[in-house]
Formats: sequence, structure tokens, C-alpha cells
Amino acid sequence: MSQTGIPSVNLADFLSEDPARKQKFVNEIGRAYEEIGFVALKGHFLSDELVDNLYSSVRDFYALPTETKQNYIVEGIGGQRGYTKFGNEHAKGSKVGDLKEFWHFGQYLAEEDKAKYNYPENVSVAEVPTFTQYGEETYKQLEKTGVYVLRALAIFLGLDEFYFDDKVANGNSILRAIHYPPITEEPKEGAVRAGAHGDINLITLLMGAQGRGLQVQKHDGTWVDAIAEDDELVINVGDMLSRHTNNRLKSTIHRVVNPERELWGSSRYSIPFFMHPVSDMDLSVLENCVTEENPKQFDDITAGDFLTQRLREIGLIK
Ligand SMILES: O=C(O)CCC(=O)C(=O)O
Ligand SMILES: [Fe+2]
Repeated sequence: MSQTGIPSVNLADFLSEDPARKQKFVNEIGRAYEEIGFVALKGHFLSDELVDNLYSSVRDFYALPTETKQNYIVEGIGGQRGYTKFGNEHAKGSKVGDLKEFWHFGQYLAEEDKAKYNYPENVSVAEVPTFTQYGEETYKQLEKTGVYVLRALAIFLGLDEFYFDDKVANGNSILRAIHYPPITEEPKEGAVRAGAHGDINLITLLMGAQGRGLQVQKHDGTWVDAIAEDDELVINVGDMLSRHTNNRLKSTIHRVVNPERELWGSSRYSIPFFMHPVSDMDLSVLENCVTEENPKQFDDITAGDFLTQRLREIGLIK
């Protein structure tokens, strides 16, 4: 167990040559996802040095004047690359904007694949070149970590181990560097740093859950803090994977609460990696996840159509 009731797992078990250790990881993460939908994971591919370097360039970027940051807003792509300003995104079903600004890095395609996927180009920050560089390195290491997590889940679900590999290769994943600025006055209409929501994607790998703030809702409706240890990523199931598995794996509602008043003056930084498949992945419920007790719960849809629907619901596409 990590500090808070979110089960801890170690990817080194899955990567070991010992089949019993590998299966132990599969069982642990699978059971955790059938229950709380979250784990804290050690043994990932990010070095401490890369994490520190990325955070310091993230801080440098957000310290730029607002007008400079706004030069990096890309119109017409629902905030999928570059900068999104404070208050723009709200949780599905909520009317008040979250108390955050963020930046999106997207997939790094080889030149010859660009026409096939038609993703928006990544944006470089002239004032903080290291932000661009460490963002790309982190994107690739988190993507690699995510591929192994999905392999473990494929085994757990009784699929071929490599079932997800070609669905996430060149996928529409997003690395989001978030800044929750200091709170200067009583937030309007109960606005919080991040309103209660489920993530849209297959799985989310979150750097930066070390401080208090992130809370996860249990089946009984109560909230528990999710606080990771220094070397842990918090990894949760998103709505795409929950749909595909007919809700056998749970996309659990979570939020980021405002700190107590004494701590209003401090920022929170966090960096989730939203792992998406390619847009044409069929998210239709897997046959082996339909049983008499759990009949098919979701209509057939592709990942691309599901994403568009959800970006509208959270205010990123008008
Ligand atoms: O800031 C965090 O810890 C979590 C952010 C989050 O849940 C999200 O952006 O989807
Ligand atoms: Fe989230």
C-alpha cells in the first residue's frame, strides 16, 4: 500500500524473467482496477533527473508573463497542443471553470507518418527551450511505461499480451503540464482546482501526486487522498478502457481540492500523461467482458468520435 489506500505495484515484477512475479503484477493491477481504478506504480522508466528537469522548466514556463503564454494558444484545435489559459476547462456537467492553466504536448510522429494521422503540430516555447526538450523525453518514457501497463491488463483480461500495442502506437496521447496558481480570493461558485471527473482516455499516468490535493472517490461515495511516494506514478483507468471492458475495469471519479487557506499562496504543479489509442480504435465492448450478470452496457463507438464528444462536454471544443 502507498501512503493512502491506493494499492502500490512495481513494474519491475512485470519486467522480470520470473513468470510467477510477472503474473503477480498482472493480478495485483487487475484487481486494483476492478476495485478502486487507481494504483501507485514504482519501477517506471522516468529518471529522477528527468522529472526534476521537467518540473523546473514547467515552473519557468508558467512564470512567464500572461501575454507571453497567450502567444502559445493555438486556435481551432480544442487546446490539443500548446497553452490553454486559466479557467477554460470545466469538469463534464459543471458550469464553473477549473482553477488551472495547462500545456499540451502531443504525439511525436516520424515525418513519413504525419499525413496518415493528421495530428496538430507540437509547439515550441522560444523563451524556455528546455521545456520543449524535457517534455518530449518525458512523453516518450511515459508512453513506454504505459505500453507495459496495458500489456499486463491485456493478460488480465484474457487477451493476447500485445493486444493494445498497435492501438496505442502513434496514438493520440497527450502530456499535460498543469499549473494551479496561488488562490488570491474566495473562489466563485465553489470553483476548485479540478472538479470531479473521470479521465477520457485508456489510462492516465500522473507525475506529481506527491503533495495533498488529488482525491479519489470510493464506491461508497467517500473521498480518499491519493498521495504517491517520491518514486511513484499514480496510474488510473480512463473512460475509454472502462467502456471497452464493459466497466470491468473502473474509471474512478477524482478531483483536485483547494488547499486550506494557509496554503492558498502556493502553486500546485502536476503532469498527467493521458494515454490514447489511434482515433480509429474500435471501443466496442469486448465480447469476453459481457456476461449474464454484466450485459453489454455501452454503444459501439470509435476512440476518435468518443474524444470529440467529450471535448465538447468539457468546454474545449465549442
Ligand atoms: O493535478 C492532479 O493531480 C490531477 C489532474 C487530473 O486529474 C486531470 O488533469 O485529469
Ligand atoms: Fe483526471
